[in-house]
Amino acid sequence: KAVAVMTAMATMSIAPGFAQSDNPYNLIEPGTVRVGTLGDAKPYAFTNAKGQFDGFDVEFLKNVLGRMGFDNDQILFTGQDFAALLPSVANGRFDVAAAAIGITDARKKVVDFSDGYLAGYLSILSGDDTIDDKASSLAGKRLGVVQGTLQEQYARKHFAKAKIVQFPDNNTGIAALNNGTIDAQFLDYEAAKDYAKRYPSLSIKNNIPSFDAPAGFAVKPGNDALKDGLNKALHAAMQDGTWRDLYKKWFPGSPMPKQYLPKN
Ligand SMILES: NC(=O)CC[C@H](NC[C@@]1(O)OC[C@@H](O)[C@@H](O)[C@@H]1O)C(=O)O
Repeated sequence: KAVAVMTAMATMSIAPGFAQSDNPYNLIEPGTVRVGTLGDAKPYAFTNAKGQFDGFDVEFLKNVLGRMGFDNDQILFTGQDFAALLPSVANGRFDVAAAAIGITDARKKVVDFSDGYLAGYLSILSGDDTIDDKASSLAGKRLGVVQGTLQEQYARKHFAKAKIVQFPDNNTGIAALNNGTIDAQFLDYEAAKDYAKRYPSLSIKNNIPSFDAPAGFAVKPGNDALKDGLNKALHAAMQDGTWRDLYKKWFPGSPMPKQYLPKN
């Protein structure tokens, strides 16, 4: 009996990076990929009319995981507040997080990231005509940010004269904007564009490039098997034009970053 316990202990103590045969990507539950994402960041990641998660990041990840041998019914999406996503990956609640999460050194202290797969802009959305693309126009204004985002970090550094208001998610920020509780919301460009379409009184006032922090898939620190598997598959999806086709589908008319197109 003692030997059996010892053997079990030995098996349990396998380092996270060491892939076991029945669970090559060290998933929390072999055969199921648990993914943390967002429900209100359309068109990156959102819940559609049928209550399913959809969007560029969701569809791209499903394509990437398909190349790694997972059917869609093996992939389980859960929505969480943005600030909870990386801790949830680090705590082993999700295998992956995918929601336009910019890769930064600070975040790399909490999770590992795949290579980048989307580079774009941070945008100020407002119905206030006195707000324009100058930081000075935000002085004294109430500027909404989603807690834990690059927008929050940027605003605290570059819009110090604004009154920064934290929200748990885009929905609550946009609701506050529409009922006049705040003067502007600071979010991702494609989401700002989508909200501006839905609420014609709002328009984009400023687009700040965030190319130095492209979005990546977040994985548990040390799970190199999963990170390497994601990287191999996402580069294949870029090389065969899948990434380009999904970008055109979800971001029609937006400038196409060159670095994710097929390399001849
Ligand atoms: N879903 C969210 O609310 C994420 C907000 C924010 N996204 C920034 C970003 O990753 O969005 C996709 C691309 O535009 C990246 O260049 C950008 O850094 C962040 O990572 O903090």
